[in-house]
Amino acid sequence: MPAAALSRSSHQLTDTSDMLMNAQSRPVGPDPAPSEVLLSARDVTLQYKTPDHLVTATWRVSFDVHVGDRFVLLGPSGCGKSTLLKCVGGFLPPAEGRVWLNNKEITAPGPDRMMVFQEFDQLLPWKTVLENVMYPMQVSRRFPKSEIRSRALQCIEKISLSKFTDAFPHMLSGGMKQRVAIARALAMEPAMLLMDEPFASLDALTRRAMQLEVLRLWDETAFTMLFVTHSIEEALIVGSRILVLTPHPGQVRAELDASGLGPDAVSTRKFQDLQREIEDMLFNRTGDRADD
Ligand SMILES: Nc1ncnc2c1ncn2[C@@H]1O[C@H](COP(=O)(O)OP(=O)(O)OP(=O)(O)O)[C@@H](O)[C@H]1O
Repeated sequence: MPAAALSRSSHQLTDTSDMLMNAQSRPVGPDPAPSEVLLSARDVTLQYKTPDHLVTATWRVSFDVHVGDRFVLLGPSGCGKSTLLKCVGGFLPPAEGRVWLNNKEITAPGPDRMMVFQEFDQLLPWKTVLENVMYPMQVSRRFPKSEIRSRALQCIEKISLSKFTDAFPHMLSGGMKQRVAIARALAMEPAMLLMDEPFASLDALTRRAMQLEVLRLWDETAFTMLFVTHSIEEALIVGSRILVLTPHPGQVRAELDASGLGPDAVSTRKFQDLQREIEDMLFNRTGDRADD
């Protein structure tokens, strides 16, 4: 059946249930042993200059991301998570401090850092799924021309959308669009995948399916990911390391090891203890708890 003939609602049903089945049949493997530093941020203060104000988004933030990390930036709304991602993406220079990728200071955007956004409209609407995935490879000339199509098709297969290769973005559900955006980014084989609340606009079931999908893809391809969220549960499911930021302007509150958790650990003691520890940090709760 041509992709165009499928209704939007049937896409969505296939989308989520297929993803859940896929993800369940491929459990997340163990996190790799600590390896070399890929990204270093040191004392990074980020500011926006508006005609009336100087907005300080982050204040002297430092962290290291290692190769293969699923590194999460977690914090309340307005603490500067997206701004930090923009800085790593090379779109906003630090007012103070420096950021290095592979020992080279970041001064501009580059194909070694691909970004996936929250919005569903990040795909080019006049291009098909295949054309969207091919596009950055064509523009960047990162790969030989002869390889681009087969690389794109491989990535589309990885996200289980081979049936939708010739579909246009308006024919896809929100979850499917996000999967195409992820495939498009991964096709570039970036040193780091930057994800800015990529699942925040999805319904709860699709959001969980997408979290599992990302873990499955990571398990298969072992990319390095910098992932922004303000959901504590999402951070613990998706992340191997979590940087907790304070409210505006964001400063480092703590860095936590969340390796080996994943979706199956949601009801475990370790998961719930970490969840509570982060809630206490974010809501500034101190002292004895009635249930302790
Ligand atoms: N283009 C801009 N011009 C001026 N101020 C900005 C701009 N973008 C963001 N800010 C401000 O910088 C601060 C950090 O914003 P940022 O979007 O990075 O936070 P965030 O943690 O990602 O929030 P959220 O979770 O709500 O997306 C906020 O105070 C915000 O109002």
